[in-house]
Amino acid sequence: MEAALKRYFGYTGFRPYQREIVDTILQGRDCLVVMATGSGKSMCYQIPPLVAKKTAVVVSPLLSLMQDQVMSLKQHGVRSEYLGSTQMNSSVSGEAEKGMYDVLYMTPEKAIALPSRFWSNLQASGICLFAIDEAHCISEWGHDFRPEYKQLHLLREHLLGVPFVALTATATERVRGDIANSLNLSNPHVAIGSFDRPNLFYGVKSYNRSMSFISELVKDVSKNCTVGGSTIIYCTTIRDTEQVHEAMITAGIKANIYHGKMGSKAREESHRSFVRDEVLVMVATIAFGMGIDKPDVRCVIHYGCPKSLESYYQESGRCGRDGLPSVCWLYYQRSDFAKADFYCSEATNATQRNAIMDSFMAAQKYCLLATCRRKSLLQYFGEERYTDCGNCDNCTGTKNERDLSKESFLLLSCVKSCGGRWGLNMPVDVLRGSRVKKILEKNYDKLPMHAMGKDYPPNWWKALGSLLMAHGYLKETVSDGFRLVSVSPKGVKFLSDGGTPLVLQLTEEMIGQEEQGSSQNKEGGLNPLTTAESEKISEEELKLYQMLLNVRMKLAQDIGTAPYAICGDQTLRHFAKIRPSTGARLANIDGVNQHFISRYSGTFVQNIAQFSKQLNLSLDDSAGVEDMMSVPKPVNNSLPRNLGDAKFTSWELWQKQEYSFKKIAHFRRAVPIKEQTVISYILDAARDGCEMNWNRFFEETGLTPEIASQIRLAIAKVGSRERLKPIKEELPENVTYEMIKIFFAADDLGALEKTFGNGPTDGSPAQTAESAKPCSHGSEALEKGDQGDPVIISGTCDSSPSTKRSQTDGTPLSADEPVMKLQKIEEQGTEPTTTNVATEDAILELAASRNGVSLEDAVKHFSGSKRESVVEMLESLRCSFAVYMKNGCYLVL
Ligand SMILES: Nc1ncnc2c1ncn2[C@@H]1O[C@H](COP(=O)(O)OP(=O)(O)OP(=O)(O)O)[C@@H](O)[C@H]1O
Repeated sequence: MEAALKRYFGYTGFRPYQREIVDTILQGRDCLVVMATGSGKSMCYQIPPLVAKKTAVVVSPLLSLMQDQVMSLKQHGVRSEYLGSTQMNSSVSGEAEKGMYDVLYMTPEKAIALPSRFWSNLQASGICLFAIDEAHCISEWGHDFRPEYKQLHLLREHLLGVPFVALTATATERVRGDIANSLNLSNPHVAIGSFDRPNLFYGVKSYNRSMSFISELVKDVSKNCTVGGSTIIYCTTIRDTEQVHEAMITAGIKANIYHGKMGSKAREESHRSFVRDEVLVMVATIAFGMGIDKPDVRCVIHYGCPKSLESYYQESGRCGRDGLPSVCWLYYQRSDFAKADFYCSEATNATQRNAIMDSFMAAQKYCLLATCRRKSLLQYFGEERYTDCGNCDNCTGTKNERDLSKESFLLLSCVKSCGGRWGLNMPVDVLRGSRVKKILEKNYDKLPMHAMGKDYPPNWWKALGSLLMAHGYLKETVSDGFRLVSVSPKGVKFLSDGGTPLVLQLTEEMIGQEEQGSSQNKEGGLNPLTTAESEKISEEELKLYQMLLNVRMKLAQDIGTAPYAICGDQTLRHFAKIRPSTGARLANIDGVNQHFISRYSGTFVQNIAQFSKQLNLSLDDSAGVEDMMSVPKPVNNSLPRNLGDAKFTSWELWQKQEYSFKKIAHFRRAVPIKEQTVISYILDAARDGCEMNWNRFFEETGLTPEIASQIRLAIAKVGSRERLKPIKEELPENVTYEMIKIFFAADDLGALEKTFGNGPTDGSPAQTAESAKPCSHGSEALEKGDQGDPVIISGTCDSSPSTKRSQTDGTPLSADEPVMKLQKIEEQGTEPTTTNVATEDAILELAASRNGVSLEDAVKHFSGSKRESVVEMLESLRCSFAVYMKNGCYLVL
């Protein structure tokens, strides 16, 4: 599987869930995959056909989406086509039947209309899966219901034994149920990933509708364009779309427009040229939504508050699908909030009306939020996050706290005096001293607080109202589609306490209002996190990157494809940073696949050499790789207490993303850190109060209740925890120093008792050495015991906790287990010495038998050959894509 991933897509590791899903599909089991946009769902159905050598049929709702995917797959050397009304090549269907394609896309209409003969022929040729992409279209509760999707289950009778795989980026439990029922999924493997998109920066600004604001927007967007990033600007009306588009064009920015009133040809052309980077800006209504498969959109701007948080998540999710740092800005103005009635007009009954209103109110709340935006977004989708993200405007902005007790007292008492029968407008008008008819009729002009709030503009008061709502002093309810604001019990208590200080963080809108103007002129513009900054790429390297973007663009134009289909932005950035001098070195960069090497490596190597010379940059610079592979750094991170970035990230990857220690050790690192270090980082996070799945932690570290019990007894025997060595000596061989250290940490945190209870860890008789399970990770993690005793060093590339075991018991390894070496054994000279002579075949054999081999091991093994010739052969094997390099080891493709 890994070999297919590298060969066709150039990647050296699966993302979370991908591997298990591919595995499950290959076993023939149905799957339901709910994973965030850009998390790599497509790979789940693209890899099985390449492994099983059978066709994958993929149902997709949009022709443009299918065309983009086919174009991209072809550039990776994957045989792919689509069937749908715009397919002009009449031979595709016949070829598909004969199993000539790895991945065959089709619309749901086409899938249903195809004759049973087509399916039986394809079955005979070999079909490994039937995937339903954007599966939420099946459900009437989903936001893109497509009736044809509901008939797809009919195909089950033609496709006996073929696993059905439903994939979607958004699905509530109800929608998930609909999908499983409608497709008759049988005992499906359900994979639900996190909704978090860590590479996205979220920001919100209020604005005043004016030409001066639009020209600010134009300026910001043009900055983004100069660094080669694509931008989508979503407008809520066609009129806004036209106005913003016109402003872009007038400013000389190449921008396209896309909305529902355009003809289908014009829309297709607009989409096509955006995908191919002929224009970098798309100004669109939400009609330009599902089906945008462009991975390198760097900025998504919402010009106006979206109609729901669900649609905001979907639309902003089009940003940064390639995992590079990207930004999502939402611009709103107060008058947007009055559009609720417009959205509600679609409703046919009161329940629907309230549901629409609820969704819209959630979007409004998101606009007005003064706390971590990611946290609130994830919470909305039912995912709890315990720490602030450090990568949204509220986390990175300077804190602007003030005692607002006086103003809050005024507003709360006004809301109370107005009887809680209004929205926020009425009490704010009263505070501002309005004498409109309704106020006079209700005698609100007689209230003591009437006209007492003239110091602040109305929107400031409304913003304060939202803030008080967010902090629970006011509550908002919907009744018959009307929003009513009233004082909550917490607010009542505040009023009765009278005069207690209330320090709150002012929202960006309040500050803007106080400054008597809109806040869009603030420093930072759209892009507080430019890719260059976050990746520590030098100015020269950035220039080189831009030159390489042009090379890619030219190649794409020559062959009529989209630049991203040739290779991703991330890969080009690696080229600019590492500047490989040979095809072999280029081949090793993440994202470079075999097809790329055979077609384009010469062009890139040549251009890199030439441009680097012009820019005075040296070639083959591996020193900077570490820098650029580090996790996108949020500015001004507000991490829990004293936890540093690396520790926090390790914890988050482990706890939230469920990465293994090994994967975290390699995560975005050219030189991996030790798994032992990862474990210690995670334990530090636990000490710092971060939530922990201790069951999983103990399972992965191999610390069973029995082993914990043995350690406890050993400590009791020794009588102190001061020194590790005497404790270790009391224990069976397979209980490692690392386990003892983990035991200490977990015990101090009370996790052992919580997880294992008072059972075996609590003084029950020690288990025999045989009954204690071997530690899974300790053998590699600890190179030296605490007391300086040499322990075990892994000599192979596969350091996966699950595949390792201590060798000290002398049990022979089975043939398919990775070979392990003991330092002690090496010292005693038991490692067989050979006088083998290297040949390419022999190297391949060695690498295959050991699940990968390092240069040093290869040189040692082929002691009959000179080091240079082993190096040369390895490089040549790499260049011809027979091997690839991962974590310092050569692996056979
Ligand atoms: N294992 C991987 N390693 C590195 N990059 C990957 C991996 N898997 C997928 N990607 C990249 O991530 C990006 C998004 O992947 P993909 O298009 O499959 O996402 P998706 O979940 O289907 O998104 P959407 O919901 O928008 O369709 C692509 O550029 C893809 O090449």
